[in-house]
Amino acid sequence: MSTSPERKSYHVMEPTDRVPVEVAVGVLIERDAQGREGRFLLTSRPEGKVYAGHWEFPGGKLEAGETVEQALRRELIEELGITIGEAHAWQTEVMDYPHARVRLHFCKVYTWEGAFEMREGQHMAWQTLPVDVVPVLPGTIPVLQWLAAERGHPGPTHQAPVSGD
Ligand SMILES: Nc1nc2c([nH]c(=O)n2[C@H]2C[C@H](O)[C@@H](COP(=O)(O)OP(=O)(O)OP(=O)(O)O)O2)c(=O)[nH]1
Repeated sequence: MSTSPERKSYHVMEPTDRVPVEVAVGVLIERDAQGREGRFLLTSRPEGKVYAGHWEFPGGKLEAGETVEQALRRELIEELGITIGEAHAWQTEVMDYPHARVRLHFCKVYTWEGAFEMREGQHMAWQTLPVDVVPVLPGTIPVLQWLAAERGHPGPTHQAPVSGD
């Protein structure tokens, strides 16, 4: 009697099989009169969301039919009460979290109108490198590293999370 190797008919789910959720993210940056980039804005994730309390760049998921710039403009009105000027496409990064795979579209923003209002009960902090807010969201770390490379900032970009974060 011949024995055939057991055929595997199931498919093992790999992280890369997950379709990424598209996310628009704004890196709001102050510039001086010479156009040099200075402080940038971080906001904390509100209660009730995954990674609540972690610091990130403001933004959110694209809705059906939206471009990155449209989504970013809508999200920043909804979350911060400001209307942004031009969004300059900068970097894209895919992150795999237990809760989702996301494709982050980071845009630099230099102009906005309106007074900041934390409409989701979050907090905001204008930062330079190294940032002094803790903990930062994992997806924020590459952005800090890109900023450090652009600015020639040596050394750490952020503080390690306190254990338990
Ligand atoms: N806003 C933002 N999200 C980020 C960053 N880095 C990063 O990994 N993410 C992830 C966290 C979330 O999984 C996803 C954004 O989703 P979200 O829950 O904040 O989006 P949203 O405001 O549209 O929320 P909702 O409709 O689900 O309430 O992207 C970042 O710098 N900013």
